[in-house]
Amino acid sequence: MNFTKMHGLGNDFVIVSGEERPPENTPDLARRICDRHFGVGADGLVFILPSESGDFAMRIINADGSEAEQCGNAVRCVSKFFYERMSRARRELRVETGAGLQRVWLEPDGEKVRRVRVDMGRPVLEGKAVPTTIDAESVVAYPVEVGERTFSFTAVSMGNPHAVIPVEDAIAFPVEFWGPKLEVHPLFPHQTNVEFVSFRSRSELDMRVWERGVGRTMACGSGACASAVASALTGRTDRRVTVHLQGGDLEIDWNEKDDRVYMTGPAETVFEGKW
Ligand SMILES: N[C@@H](CCC[C@H](N)C(=O)O)C(=O)O
Repeated sequence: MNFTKMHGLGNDFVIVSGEERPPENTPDLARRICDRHFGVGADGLVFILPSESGDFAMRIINADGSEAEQCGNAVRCVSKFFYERMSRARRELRVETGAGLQRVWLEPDGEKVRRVRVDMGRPVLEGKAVPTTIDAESVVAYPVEVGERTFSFTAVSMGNPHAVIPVEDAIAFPVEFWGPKLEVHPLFPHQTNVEFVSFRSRSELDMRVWERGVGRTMACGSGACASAVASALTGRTDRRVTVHLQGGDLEIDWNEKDDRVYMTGPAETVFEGKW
């Protein structure tokens, strides 16, 4: 199986194209290929597949073999791959994902795409829809108890679930200690991605992430969008922000007119291989 290793701000993927559908043993394949000691090493295995409604479809399998509905960083990577390797016909694409049809705008520099803008859709705030076990129109600054600590979280779905938690200093926060406990907390029936955020100003925030089905990663595109929405909802930031992640920055715009969240950031190819 030929593959391409790509990343968006250090959130790295093994990208496979040319198949009609993912193979039968996909969860096991994802676990083996993503293993950083015995495999290629990646946060996820991503398939570029044929689509009837879009230019192509994307499916993302987390490193633990579970499938996710959405992955902002992978959407930027597969869009770059499609333009550079499959068709240069258009700079605006439609990508079918588990979160629906996503519009993508490519910013090529000569033959290479450096930056990609993605329409990440409207955030879902309704408690049961995120999903959480909380029956409320929105779950904003809600308490969650873990061990001896109570955090305040805002639940946002960007197609996949996120719990955004403001902390004193996101960069110094012990993500590996609290992240796994929150990921599987009974408040989240499909588990959750967890974002810890702190604020530099009304237009800049730091975010560290514990991803569902993966663990600590260097960046999370959907998590950056969820963090921007939660921070605006709680009055900490404006709707247009720069999110500083461990692997670099994303520009997020929660558009007032259409209620959609637009994410802009880089995508990079690392190497080609055969599994
Ligand atoms: N890194 C991603 C999100 C990948 C999926 C996530 N682990 C989940 O299970 O929802 C991003 O960039 O959005």
